[in-house]
Amino acid sequence: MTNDIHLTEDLRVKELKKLVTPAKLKEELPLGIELTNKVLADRETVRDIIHLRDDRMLVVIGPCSIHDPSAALDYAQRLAKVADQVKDRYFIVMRVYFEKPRTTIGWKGFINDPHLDDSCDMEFGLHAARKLLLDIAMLGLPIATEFLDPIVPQYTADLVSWSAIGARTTESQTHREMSSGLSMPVGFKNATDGNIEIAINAIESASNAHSFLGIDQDGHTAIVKTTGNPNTHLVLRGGKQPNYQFPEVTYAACKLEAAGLEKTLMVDCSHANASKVARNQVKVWESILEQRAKGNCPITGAMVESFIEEGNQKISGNLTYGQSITDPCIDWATTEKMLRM
Ligand SMILES: O=C[C@H](O)[C@H](O)COP(=O)(O)O
Ligand SMILES: C=C(OP(=O)(O)O)C(=O)O
Repeated sequence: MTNDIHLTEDLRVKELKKLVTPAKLKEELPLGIELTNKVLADRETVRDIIHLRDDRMLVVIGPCSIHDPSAALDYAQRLAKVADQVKDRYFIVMRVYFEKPRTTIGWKGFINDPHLDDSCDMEFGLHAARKLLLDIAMLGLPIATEFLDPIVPQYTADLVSWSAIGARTTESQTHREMSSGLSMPVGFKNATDGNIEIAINAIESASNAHSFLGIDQDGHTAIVKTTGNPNTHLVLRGGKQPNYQFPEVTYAACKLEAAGLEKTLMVDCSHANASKVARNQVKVWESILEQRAKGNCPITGAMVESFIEEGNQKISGNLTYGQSITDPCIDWATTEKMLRM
C-alpha cells in the first residue's frame, strides 16, 4: 500500500529534528528559589510602574540583539552597577533579545542561529540562551525580551520580567493569544507604518481569555487555555515619521483613553524614532525626560538600544567585540551619560 501522506505533504521540508524539551532544559539549567522570588518581585515593580503606582521610569535598555554571550555579560555587569546607582529614578531592565523579526530576510537571532553561519543549531541556541539569562539574572538585572516564535517562551519565559511584541507581529492573532497567557507585562509596538490602532487592538485582545494550540513542558502539542493578560501597554517606536514628541504622545494617550485604557505608554528611542541612527536616541531620550518633567505625562517607560561599541557591523569573519550585528546601538559611554542625566 502506498503511503499517500508522502505524496501531498512535507514536499518542501528537508528535515525535522527533535529538540530538548522545555522541562529537560529547565532541569539542566534551573531557575532556583532565589531567582524565582527576584523575577516575581521585578515583574511586580514593572506592573506598578505601568499602572502608575510607582513614578519611576521603566527603562528597557541593551543590545539590539544578543550574538556573543561574553560581550552581553560584560555589558550586563556594567549596566548592573549603573542600574543600582540610578534606581531612585529608573527601574532598569536589560534587553536580552534572542529573536529578530526581519523585514525580508537576514539573521534571525541567537536562538535560531547561534553560530552565525546558517547552521541554525537551535539545540545549542536554546541552551546557551537560557544559560546567559541565568548569568544575567544572577547579577541582579531584570530581563526583557521580544517573543517572536510562540514555542520559545516555554524555554525562557520564567526568567523574563517584561516582554515585547514587535512592530511586525503586534497585529498577529498568534502573538496576541500568546501574550494573553504570558506571566510578565507585555509591550505592544505600533506597526512599522506608525499605526497605533493595531497595538490598541492587541492590548484589548490579549487582556481576554483565549484557547489555542501550543506545546506543554514535555514538548507535546496541547490546547492552551489562558486567562488574559491585564498588564500590557503601547510602545511608540515611530513609523513613517517619529512619534515620540509631545503631540504624538498626547494623540496616543487620547486614543488609549478613548479605548477605555489606562494612559500609560513606553517610548522607544530607537527604530523609526531614531531613523535607525544610533546617536539620535539621545535626542529622543532628552525629549522623554522633558515631557516627564512637565508632569501629567503618559510616558512610563523608555526603550534604548545600547551596547559596548557604537553602531553596527555586518556579520563577517572578524567581528568587532561588543558591537551590534543588527540595528545600530549607542556605545557604553553615551549610555552611562544618558542614564545619569
Ligand atoms: O530591531 C531590529 C530590526 O529593526 C528588525 O529586526 C528588522 O530588521 P531588518 O529590517 O534589518 O530586517
Ligand atoms: C525589532 C525590534 O523593534 P520593532 O519591532 O519596533 O522593529 C526590536 O526592538 O528589536
